[in-house]
Amino acid sequence: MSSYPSSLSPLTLGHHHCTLFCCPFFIIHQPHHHDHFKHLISSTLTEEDEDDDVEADEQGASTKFFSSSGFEALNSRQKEQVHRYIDSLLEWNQRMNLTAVKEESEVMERHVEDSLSIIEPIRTSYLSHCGPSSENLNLVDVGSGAGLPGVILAIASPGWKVTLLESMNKRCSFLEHVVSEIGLSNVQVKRERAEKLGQDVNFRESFDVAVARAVAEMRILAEYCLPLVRTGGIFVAAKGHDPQEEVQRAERAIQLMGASLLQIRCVDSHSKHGQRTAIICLKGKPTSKKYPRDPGTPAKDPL
Ligand SMILES: C[S@@+](CC[C@H](N)C(=O)[O-])C[C@H]1O[C@@H](n2cnc3c(N)ncnc32)[C@H](O)[C@@H]1O
Repeated sequence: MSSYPSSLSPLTLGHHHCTLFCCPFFIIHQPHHHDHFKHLISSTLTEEDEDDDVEADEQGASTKFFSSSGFEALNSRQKEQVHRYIDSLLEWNQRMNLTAVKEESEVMERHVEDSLSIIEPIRTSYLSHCGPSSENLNLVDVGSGAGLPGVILAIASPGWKVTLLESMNKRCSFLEHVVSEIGLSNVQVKRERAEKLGQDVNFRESFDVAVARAVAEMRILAEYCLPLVRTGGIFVAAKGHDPQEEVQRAERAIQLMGASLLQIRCVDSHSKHGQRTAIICLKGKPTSKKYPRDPGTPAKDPL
């Protein structure tokens, strides 16, 4: 099990007064109105606590339980695909800079488990807020780099249609190679900047879900990702263990995109790097045509 703070740590999110406790298994009681943070509470789940869950449900709160499944939960074909992905990544990494990680075990821990850990938050948030099924999601991975988390999500969720959006030519060459090498028919690679794709009528507001990992801070990510998400869809940013200040700074940018901050979920990556968070935003209305701004502007002048 990865390392967790020994005591539960409350987070405060600006005027919303969000109380959220980080723990490996947690429940979130969330009311069905927009002032979520007043009531966002999570706590360690034990068998004895289950009665309390039922009680909370009866009081009208939605209750979610989450634990990540990780590599071991994949079937043998998927495991084989992950191994082939890692082999290709390490081979191409000798010729181009794809990752600082050099060992297979480290790629597995640092990248694969981390990517797998956001699947459950995506599924449960989508089911609670966006649609009746999370089986056939149309998802974009913004700034996919070496295919993280997008390739791993596409392997683990073959019903999802995954677009890997990456601006660097060389990385796209690797992505195209690895997608064909693994035989992933549910993936397309798009070489483009997020700012441009967000203004392209063929892609703007066309995705159920946007995800991003290790691309930029939340203020910038909101402008890259949310214009691509359909009204009623979600944006999920994979972050480290302590994102609350960054998220607080990004609240305005998220709102300008027509979205709101739904949850900060602690996820238990099976990696030794420990507890991670999934920042989940729900898009409530279309994004103003002003956004995203010209390529480079979101990073130079974050909202
Ligand atoms: C540090 S890498 C992270 C890659 C991957 N998501 C991961 O978790 O390992 C960031 C990637 O985002 C891409 N990127 C940065 N800004 C972008 C933009 N505006 N549009 C598209 N891709 C972008 C970069 O080219 C780079 O490959």
